[in-house]
Amino acid sequence: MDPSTPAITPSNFSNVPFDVLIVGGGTAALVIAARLSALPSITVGVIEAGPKSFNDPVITVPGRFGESLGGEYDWKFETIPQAGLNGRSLAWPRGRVLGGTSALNFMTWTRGNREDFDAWEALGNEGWGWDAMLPYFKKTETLHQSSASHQATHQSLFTAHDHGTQGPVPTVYLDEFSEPHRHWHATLNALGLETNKNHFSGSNIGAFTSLVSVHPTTRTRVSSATAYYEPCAGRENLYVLTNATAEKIELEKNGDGEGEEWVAKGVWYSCNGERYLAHASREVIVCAGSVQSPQLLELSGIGNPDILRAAGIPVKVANPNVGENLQEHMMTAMIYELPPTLTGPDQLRANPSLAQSAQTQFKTSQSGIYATLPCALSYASLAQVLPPDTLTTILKDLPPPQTLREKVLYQQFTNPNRGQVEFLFGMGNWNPYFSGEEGKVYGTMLMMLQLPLSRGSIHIPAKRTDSDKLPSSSSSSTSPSASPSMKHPPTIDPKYFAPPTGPIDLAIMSQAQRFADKICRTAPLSSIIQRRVFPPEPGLPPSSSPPSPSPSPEQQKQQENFTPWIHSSSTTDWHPIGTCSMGGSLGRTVGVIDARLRVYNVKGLRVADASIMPLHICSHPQATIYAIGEKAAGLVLQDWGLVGEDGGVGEEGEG
Ligand SMILES: Cc1cc2nc3c(=O)[nH]c(=O)nc-3n(C[C@H](O)[C@H](O)[C@H](O)COP(=O)(O)OP(=O)(O)OC[C@H]3O[C@@H](n4cnc5c(N)ncnc54)[C@H](O)[C@@H]3O)c2cc1C
Repeated sequence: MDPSTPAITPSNFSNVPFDVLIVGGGTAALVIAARLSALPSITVGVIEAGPKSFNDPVITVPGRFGESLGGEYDWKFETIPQAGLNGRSLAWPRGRVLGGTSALNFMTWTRGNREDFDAWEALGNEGWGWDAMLPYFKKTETLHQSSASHQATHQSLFTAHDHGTQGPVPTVYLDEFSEPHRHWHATLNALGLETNKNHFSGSNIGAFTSLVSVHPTTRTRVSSATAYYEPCAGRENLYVLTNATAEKIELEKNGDGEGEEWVAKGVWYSCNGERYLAHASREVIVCAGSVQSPQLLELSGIGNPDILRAAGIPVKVANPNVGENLQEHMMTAMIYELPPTLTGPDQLRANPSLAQSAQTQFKTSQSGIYATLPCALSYASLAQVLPPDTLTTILKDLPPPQTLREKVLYQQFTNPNRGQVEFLFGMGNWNPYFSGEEGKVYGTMLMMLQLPLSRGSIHIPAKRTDSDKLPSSSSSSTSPSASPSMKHPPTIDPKYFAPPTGPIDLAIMSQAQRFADKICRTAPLSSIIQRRVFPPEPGLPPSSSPPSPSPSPEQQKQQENFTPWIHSSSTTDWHPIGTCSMGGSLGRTVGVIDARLRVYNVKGLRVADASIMPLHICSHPQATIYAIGEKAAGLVLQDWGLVGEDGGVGEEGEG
C-alpha cells in the first residue's frame, strides 16, 4: 500500500468503532499507533492536521535541514514579545505533517543523562528513571555500527550494548563530515573536554560525534512516519486521517457533585470545513506536542478556570497546571567567517545550479553536501565552562527552592556530571539576525542552555471582542467566532530571562558564551576560522599604540561582555517541553497527568509527547520522545491487561 494515498474519508473515519483515538500524527503519536495496532484486536485512529508527505526532498534530504521551516509543513507559531529578549518575538516552528516535528528536525540523535531521568523519578514519577527508561530507548532504535576505520577517523564511537538492535528507527553515523568536524575533537580535548566514547551510557559530557536518524542505505531522513507508520500502513485496524484538525475532546459527565466524573468519549475534528465526531470506546491519547496538547485540553474544558472563562470555554475539569511549566533550551548562534574554499548550506541556497548538482549527487550516490548534517557536539558541566569564582557567585543568586521541582533541579547545578551547556559547530549562518555577505562562507557556533530556570506558559487566548481581528496566519474561511478554537494560535510566553530566576539563565549563558568563543580561538579549529563576524570581534587597539596597562586583546576577548548580544539575538533551540507535565508525588497540585500519563480527574484520557516532561533534559529530545511513545504504548497495554508489568519490552528491550 502506498502510504501517501489517503486511506479513509473524514466522514467514514467518524463511523469507525475505535478503541483508541490518537490526536496528532507526530513523533510520539505514531510510535503509539504502531505498537497498539500491532494487536489486531485493537482498532486505532490517528487524526493529523497536516498532510502525508513521503517524497518531498525538503523533508527527505538530510542536508536540506531547516529549509522546511516557515513553509507548508510548519505551524509557524510565534512567541509573544519577550521583555528578556529586548521585546523580540521568536518564530517557533512545529511540524504540521505526518511525522510531526520529526519530519522537520535536524536529525541529531542523543539520549541524555542518567540524572535527567532519575530527576523525573525523584519527583515521584515512578518508572521514569534511567534504568526503567533504558529498555524503551533501546526498543525504538537500531544502531548501524560504524566500522573500525570510520571510528578511528571520525571518532564515531559507541557502546553496542547501550543501543537497540531491532527498533524501527535506524541510527547511523554519517559517511561524510564537514571540515569543522574534522577539527572538533582535538579542539575540545585541548580545552579539557575529553572525547566521550560512551555518550549513550548515561553521561554525554565531553565531545562526541553525533548519531543521526538517517536511513543507512538511502541516506534519507528517518521520521516517525517512515520508521513507525510506513511499515504498518497496510494494517486493517489502523486508520490515519490526515489534513484533519482535532478541535475538542468529547467529554461525558457521569454523576454529580462529589461523585462527578468526566470520561473521554471521542474527538471532534474538522476537515474541509466540515465538523465530525469520532468515538473511542477505551481511550483518547493526546499527542499534539508541547504547544498544542495544552491548547486542546483547554479548548476541551480542562485547565485553569480563569483562562477558560476568559476564553468563553465552559470549565469541566479545573487544573491550573495545564499549559504551565514551559521550559525551553535557549540558544545563541555566533557566526564566524571560514575560508572561501569551503562549501556550506548557504552557498547551495544562494546558487541554484550548485544546489541542483548537490541534489543529483545525493540522488545518484547518496553522498555530497546534502548527505551531511552538523554532528560536532559537546556537553559541558558548569564547572568545566565557568571560572569557579564566577560559578559560586552566580549560584549564590539561586533563591531558596519553593517547590520539589526546584529542589531537584537546583541539585543539578552543582553536579559536575550534568551537561548544563551544549556546544555545536555547523557550517552555514544559522542566525536570523545576521545577514551575511554574498560569496562569504560562514560557520556557526551554537551554545545552548540545557537546564533553564526560566518558566513560561502556553494558553488559549481570551475570547475576542467584535472589534478583534483573526490573526493573519489563520487559514479560517469561516467568520470569526467569539471563543478561540484550534484556528487561533495559542499565546506562547516562554518568559525568557524573566525574574526571579531567569536572570541566572542569562548570567550562565553570558559566561558560557565566552567558552563558545574560546573554542573557536583554539587550535586546530582556529586554523579554519578567519574572524568572528557576529557579534563582531571587540575593537582591538591599533598595532602602533604604545604599550599600555589596558587589557591585551586576548584578555579583552576573555572578558568580553556578551549579555547585550544575548538579549538582542538569542533564539529558541526548538525544544519546548513541560506544558502537560507529570505531577509525580504532588499529583495535580503541580501536574496535569500522573506517571501513567492519565489526565487527572478524567477517565480514558492520556497525554504522550514532549509536553509530559516535568524537567528538561541535557539532550536533544527526539530520542526521548520516541521512548516516551514506546513507554506510553506499554502503559496502555498494561492497563488494558494485554501485557505484563514490563510493558512488553522484556529483558533485552526488543519486545
Ligand atoms: C527546527 C527543529 C529542529 C530540531 N532538531 C532536533 C534534532 O536535531 N534532534 C532532536 O532530538 N530534536 C530536535 N528537535 C525537537 C524534536 O524534533 C521535537 O521535540 C519532537 O519531534 C516533538 O515531538 P512531539 O511528539 O512532542 O510533537 P510533534 O512531533 O510536533 O507532533 C505533534 C503533531 O500533532 C499535530 N497536531 C497538533 N495539533 C493538532 C490538532 N489539533 N489536530 C490534529 N493534529 C494536530 C501536529 O501537526 C504534529 O504532527 C527539533 C525541533 C525543531 C522544530
